[in-house]
Amino acid sequence: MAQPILGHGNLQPASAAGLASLELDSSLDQYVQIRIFKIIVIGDSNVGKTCLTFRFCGGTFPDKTEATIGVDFREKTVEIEGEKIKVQVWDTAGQERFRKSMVEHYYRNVHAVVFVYDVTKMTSFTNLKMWIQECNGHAVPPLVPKVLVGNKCDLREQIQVPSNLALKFADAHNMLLFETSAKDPKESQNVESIFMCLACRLKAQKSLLYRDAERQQGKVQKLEFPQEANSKTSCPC
Ligand SMILES: Nc1nc2c(ncn2[C@@H]2O[C@H](COP(=O)(O)OP(=O)(O)OP(=O)(O)O)[C@@H](O)[C@H]2O)c(=O)[nH]1
Repeated sequence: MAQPILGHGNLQPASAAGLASLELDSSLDQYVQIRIFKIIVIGDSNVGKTCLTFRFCGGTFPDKTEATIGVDFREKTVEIEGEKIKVQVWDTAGQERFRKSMVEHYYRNVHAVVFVYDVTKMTSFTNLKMWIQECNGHAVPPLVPKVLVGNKCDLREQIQVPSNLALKFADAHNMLLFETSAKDPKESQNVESIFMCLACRLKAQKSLLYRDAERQQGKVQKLEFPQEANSKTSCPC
């Protein structure tokens, strides 16, 4: 059912019916043992959210983009430690008028959040506080991993947001910082790392939760902790 609205790097229109079928499809997928991680990408308009998600899911930089209306879905199936996982990326609208009716859907059952700013535009960095507030206002659990991404690093001469300032901000909010470029093909590995890092963390976290739930049901006698939920050992970053 998700096929009409999900695509590998394709821009697809979203509708309330489409969102409902996506949520239904997510639960059906559990029966075929493919886990889906919903990752939302948030930030000011024009910071490059669409281009970053395109780079990760499709491996290319789009020639031309238009302002996202509502949300565009992209997905990529990745393999982590032998398990196939669907990373479902929600490319959200940065413009208030194109996002207001969708905000509740963005945050519902979200597994991870990517906050994006443009390294050449200081206001996109200062506005991060507002985006974090919005996220917190939707009762996103503290365990949901969040990362900070400074995009457009290829525009070296125009950088306005120094790395040390961004790092301080990321530390203060308990996030990892990635500085990258959706445009520069040499950075594609770095873009991949953003999403893979989150997927690895989620896999580690959810394995623990799963085992914990099984233990409570008496299915597992002994709870083992081979690695911490936030362990970096299985994380490509
Ligand atoms: N130089 C450079 N330009 C970029 C990069 N990423 C995106 N852009 C350009 O920035 C503009 C906006 O990119 P989008 O990906 O559409 O921005 P967005 O954040 O999705 O915008 P909204 O949909 O309005 O929220 C486009 O002209 C892109 O070509 C980058 O890494 N480097």
